[in-house]
Amino acid sequence: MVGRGARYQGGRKVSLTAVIYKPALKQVSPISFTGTSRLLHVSKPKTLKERLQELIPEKQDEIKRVKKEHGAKSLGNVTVDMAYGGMRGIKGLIWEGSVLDPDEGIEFRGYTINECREILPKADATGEVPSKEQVRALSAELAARSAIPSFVEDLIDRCPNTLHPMSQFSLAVTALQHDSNFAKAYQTGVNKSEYWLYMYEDAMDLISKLPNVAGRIYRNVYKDGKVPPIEPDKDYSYNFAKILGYADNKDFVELLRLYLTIHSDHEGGNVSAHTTRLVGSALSDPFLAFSASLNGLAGPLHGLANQEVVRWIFQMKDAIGESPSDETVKEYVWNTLKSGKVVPGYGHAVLRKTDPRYAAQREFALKHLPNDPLFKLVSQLYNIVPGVLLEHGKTKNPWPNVDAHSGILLQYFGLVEQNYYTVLFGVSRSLGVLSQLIWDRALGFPIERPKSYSTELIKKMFEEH
Ligand SMILES: CC(=O)SCCNC(=O)CCNC(=O)[C@H](O)C(C)(C)COP(=O)(O)OP(=O)(O)OC[C@H]1O[C@@H](n2cnc3c(N)ncnc32)[C@H](O)[C@@H]1OP(=O)(O)O
Ligand SMILES: O=C([O-])CC(=O)C(=O)O
Repeated sequence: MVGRGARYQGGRKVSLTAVIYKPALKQVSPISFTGTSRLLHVSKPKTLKERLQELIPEKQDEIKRVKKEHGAKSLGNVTVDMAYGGMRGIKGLIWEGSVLDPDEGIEFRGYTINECREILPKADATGEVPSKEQVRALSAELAARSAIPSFVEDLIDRCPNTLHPMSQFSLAVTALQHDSNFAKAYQTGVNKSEYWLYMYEDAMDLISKLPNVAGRIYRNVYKDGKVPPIEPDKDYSYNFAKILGYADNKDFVELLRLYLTIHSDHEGGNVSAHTTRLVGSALSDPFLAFSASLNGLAGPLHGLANQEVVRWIFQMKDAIGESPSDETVKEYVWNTLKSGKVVPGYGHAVLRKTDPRYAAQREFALKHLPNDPLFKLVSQLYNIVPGVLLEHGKTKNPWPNVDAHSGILLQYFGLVEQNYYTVLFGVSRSLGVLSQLIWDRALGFPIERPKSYSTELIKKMFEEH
């Protein structure tokens, strides 16, 4: 299991994450780290790109050493069940930005959600804690890159309102590929050691443009089609809230900040992250890789579950009322299971406890909307669903995941269009998966190509001798 304890091996720190010694972080800012030493100098803060430029050779060396010393060691067996079972449990990916512990949940660069809240002005892509000044500079850069080409605006405007917002989103991200620096550089024969520089530019462009893309879809489908301008001196979340039409509500902006943070990354094996990695490994540019990722996020067992949760709760409310007894709710949950459907928002491929992202949202709800009827229903479900799923006996994790909570918070603030919710998830997910995609090219990760077998071959291997 890769967990918090795994950061240390034989008393030695083994990762960049571990190199960041937590108590020091609270004492000095801005901080510069170099290699395995910490806190080397306090100086004019470096830009994200400059810092990456310094870190990449160190990481390349670190990986070279790790491969040399441990390359032949096994990370575990692969069984026939695993091959048939969606590769669950196979440890076959490296993902630097976050690691998911089945019990503790997600850690971003070694920090739990609560720890991140304590120490971060905002997380960035390097594994280091940026200073407020660095965050301000990054916000300004994102705002400066945020305009989208007019043909992409037209493309979005021409979509029928009946086309699901996620399909519009993926379409628009694919179209942004028109201006890919990486694709152009590849055509001109750039050296592979420089790939990451172009990936960086594309990733920054794409992340910057997403509020305008996603916001335009929202304004077209649900509002008057007018898209308010981005404010260059404001941060990403504020600007996104503004485009959506909710910037006047500071609690909503706070919610969006929380939302965009907790949905950003969930290690490498989930569908949206792995798709970005897989497609990018063919040297497809970030726009192509991320639009593919969005298509995976749009599936109801993955990101679309946030939409499904709200739909399911409304159906339940219609069927059994707004203040049902525990017994009636229990019966409703059983009926869902008996009709061969999943209870959306519950279960997880890796987690085995309540998702800390659920807990963070619950905390927000307790502070801002403790008496909201939908929040009360969600809390009631939290008390009932795990017991039913346990009794049902199939689900390996009966506890709620991130999607069980996000929708009803948005409902409370008036963002009631549930078909849009996965778009918010997608904007956030870009931060994690595109950061990793830059690292993928910087570290020279190869094209992904696992081996497959047929059932015939499995039988031959295990039955015929
Ligand atoms: C951001 C995210 O992507 S978080 C996940 C969002 N998705 C959902 O909330 C949808 C509901 N949950 C699920 O469908 C699943 O729990 C998943 C897709 C998240 C994980 O799937 P798995 O790793 O295959 O889960 P698990 O190993 O526990 O599945 C075993 C069985 O329990 C079932 N099961 C799992 N979760 C649930 C659930 N919430 N309701 C009913 N049945 C469930 C599976 O469908 C499977 O049934 P099967 O043997 O008939 O195929
Ligand atoms: O980790 C997973 O498989 C799904 C998930 O919660 C996420 O991607 O956020």
